[in-house]
Amino acid sequence: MGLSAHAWRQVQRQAGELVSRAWPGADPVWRRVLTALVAQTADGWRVLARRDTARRDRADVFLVGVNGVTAVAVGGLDDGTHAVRHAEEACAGIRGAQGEVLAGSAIHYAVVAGDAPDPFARLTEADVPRLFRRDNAHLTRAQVKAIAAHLERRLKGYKDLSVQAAGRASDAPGLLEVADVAEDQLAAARQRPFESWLTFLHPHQQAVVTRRYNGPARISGPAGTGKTVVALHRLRHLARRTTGPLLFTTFVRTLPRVHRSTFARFAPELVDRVEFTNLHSWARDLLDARGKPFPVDARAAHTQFNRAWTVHRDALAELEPNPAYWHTEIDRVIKGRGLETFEEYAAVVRKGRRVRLDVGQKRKVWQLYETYQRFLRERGAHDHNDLVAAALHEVREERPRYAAVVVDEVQDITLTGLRLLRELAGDVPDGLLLVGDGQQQVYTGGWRLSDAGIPVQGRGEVLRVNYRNRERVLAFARDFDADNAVDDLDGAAGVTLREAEVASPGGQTKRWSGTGAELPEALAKAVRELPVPLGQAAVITFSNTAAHTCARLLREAGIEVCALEDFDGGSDHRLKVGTVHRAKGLDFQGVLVVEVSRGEVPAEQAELLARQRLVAATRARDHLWWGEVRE
Ligand SMILES: Nc1ncnc2c1ncn2[C@@H]1O[C@H](COP(=O)(O)OP(=O)(O)OP(=O)(O)O)[C@@H](O)[C@H]1O
Repeated sequence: MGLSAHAWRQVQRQAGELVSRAWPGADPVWRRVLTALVAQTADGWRVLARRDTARRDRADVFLVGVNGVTAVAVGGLDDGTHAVRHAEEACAGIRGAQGEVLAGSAIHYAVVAGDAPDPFARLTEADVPRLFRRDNAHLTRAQVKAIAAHLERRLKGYKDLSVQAAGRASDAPGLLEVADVAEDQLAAARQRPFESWLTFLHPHQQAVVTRRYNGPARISGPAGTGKTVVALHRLRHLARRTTGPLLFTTFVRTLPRVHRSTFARFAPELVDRVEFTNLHSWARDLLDARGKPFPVDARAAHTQFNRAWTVHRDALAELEPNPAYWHTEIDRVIKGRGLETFEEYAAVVRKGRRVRLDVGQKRKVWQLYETYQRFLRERGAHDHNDLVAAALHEVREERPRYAAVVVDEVQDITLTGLRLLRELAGDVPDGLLLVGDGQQQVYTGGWRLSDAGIPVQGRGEVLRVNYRNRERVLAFARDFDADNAVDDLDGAAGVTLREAEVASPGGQTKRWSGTGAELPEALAKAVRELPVPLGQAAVITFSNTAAHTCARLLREAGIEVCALEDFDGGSDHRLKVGTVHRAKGLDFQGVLVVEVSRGEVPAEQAELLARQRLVAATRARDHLWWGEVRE
C-alpha cells in the first residue's frame, strides 16, 4: 500500500482502538479480524460492520474495494442462505454511472475463522490479506466510494469504520481527487478498459443472469454484447444454488481455459466445481473414463478422405472441383448432422450450401462418404465427428450428472454435438444454456436448435448493446455484415451487428494495402505504432500459414510473440498471433488483421469469409489495423 512500516503500525493501532471502542466486549478473534479489515481503509477500502451475536445469519462486514464487494462473516454463520439473500438485497439497485446495476452474482462471500456454508469461501485469520488482492482490481476509487455510500444508506445497524494514515489527508478537497485520479489512471493503464462488468451489468444482462427457465434457454445477440459475460455470471448464479459439477463448453479449443481463468477471478470459490473444456476434449475424456478410449487422428482421417476423393473425383468435380467443399459436406452435413442412411441425406435441406444437388447427385456424394467411411474403418481411424457420435451413444447409455451445462459459441457446434449436449443436460430445470450468434458462424452447415430437439420458444434472450468495440471499430466491422442473412439459431431473424447499440465512443481504425514483400515493414511499423501494450494486442489472420508467416516476420523484427493457441487469458507481455478461429470469443485492446486477398471467391465462401472478417474486426476494443496483402 506504499506506507512505511511505521505508518502501517500506526494505522493498525488506530484500527485496533476503533474496533475496541465500537465493540468493547468482542472476543479476541473477532477483534483481530476486524482490526485487519479496518486497517485497510487507510488504503482506500471501505468497511461497514456490525456485531450481533444473537443473530448469526447476516454478514458481519461489507468490504468494498477495487476488487468489488465482499460480504464477510467472522467466526461462522448459522444461516448462509439468509446471509446471501440479505447481501443481495442490500446491493440490489445499486447503479453505476451509465445505469448499470450491481449484479448479485458479483458479490463475493467469505467466512473468516469458522465453518463456511456455500457459497462462502472459508478463510483462516492468516488468509485475510487475500481479501485485498489487487490482481482482480476492476473498479475505480470513485465507483468504490459510490457503492459504499449506497450500502451505508441501505445497511441498518452497520457502522462505517475507517482510519487514515498519517500524512494522508483523505478529506482535504483537491488532494484526494488528484491522488485518486492518478491511481485510477495507473490502474487503467495496467488494465484497460476497467472490467467493470465483473461487478456491474446492464439491467437486461442482469435479468438474464437470474431468470428462471423451465427448459433450455438461449442467449443470442451480435458480437461484443456481453453474451459470454452474462453466461459466466449465470454460471456463478446457478452454481450457488445447486450442488454437483457444472459444465462450460464450446467448440473452440482455446477458449475454455481463457474463460476458466476469468471465472477463477470472480468466482474463485466455485471454479473447481465447473469443468471448462471444449466439446471434443470432453467427449474424449468421457470415453477414456469409461474404459473405451477413442483416439482421433485428424491427419490420418484427412488422408483417407483424399484417397476417397481420388476414387470419386470424376463424378463430383464437374459440380465443384475443390475437394475441400465435399469434405465439408461430409463433415458438416452428413456426419455433422448424424445422417445414417442415404434416404435421410436425400431428404435433408442443406441450408447454406452453395452447390444445389438433385437426388442423383446426392447419391454420388453419398458414395464418396461411404468410401471414406470404409477407408477409415480399414485403417482403424476416426475423425472428430466419430468421437462426438461415440460420446452421444455413451451418454445415452448412462448420463453423467451436471447441475447445469452452458455452451458458448454454439453456432459452430455440429447438430450431433448439440444432441449430445441436450442429452447431457437432461431435463434439469435451468440445465442447459446455449450462447451464440448466427452472424459469427465460421463453419458452414446450418441447423436449428429445434432440429436437435432443443425447444427454446419463450426462453430466447437477445442482447443488443455492444460494450466491446469503440464506435469507429464497430463502424468498420459493420461493413462486413451487409449481405449476411442472420438467424437467431432457431430459424427466426436474428439481430445483426448493424442493429447493435454502441456503448463507447471513439476508437481508431487504419487500413493498409500492399504486396507480400512490403508486409514485413508495414506490419512491424503498425505494431510499433499501436498505442497499447503489446500484451493487450493480437495479430489475426485467416489461415494457419498466414499466422505462421506473421509470427516469423514479427520475431525477425525483434517483437516477442505468443501463439493464440497457447494463450490462457493470463497476463502476458507478448503480442498474440493466431487465426480467426483461435481468436473467437476473445478481445484485445488493439488488433491487427492480416488478410491475404484471394480475388474472386464463390458466393458461399464469400459469405463465410465476410463472417470471419466480422469476427476478426470485432475482436478489437479500441484500435484496429487492417492490412490487405495483394498477391
Ligand atoms: N455490462 C458490461 N459493462 C461493461 N463492459 C461490458 C459489459 N458486458 C460486456 N462488456 C465488455 O464487452 C466485452 C465483450 O463481452 P463478451 O465477450 O461477453 O461479448 P460476446 O457477446 O460474448 O461477444 P462475441 O460474440 O463477440 O464473442 C467484454 O470483454 C467486456 O469488456
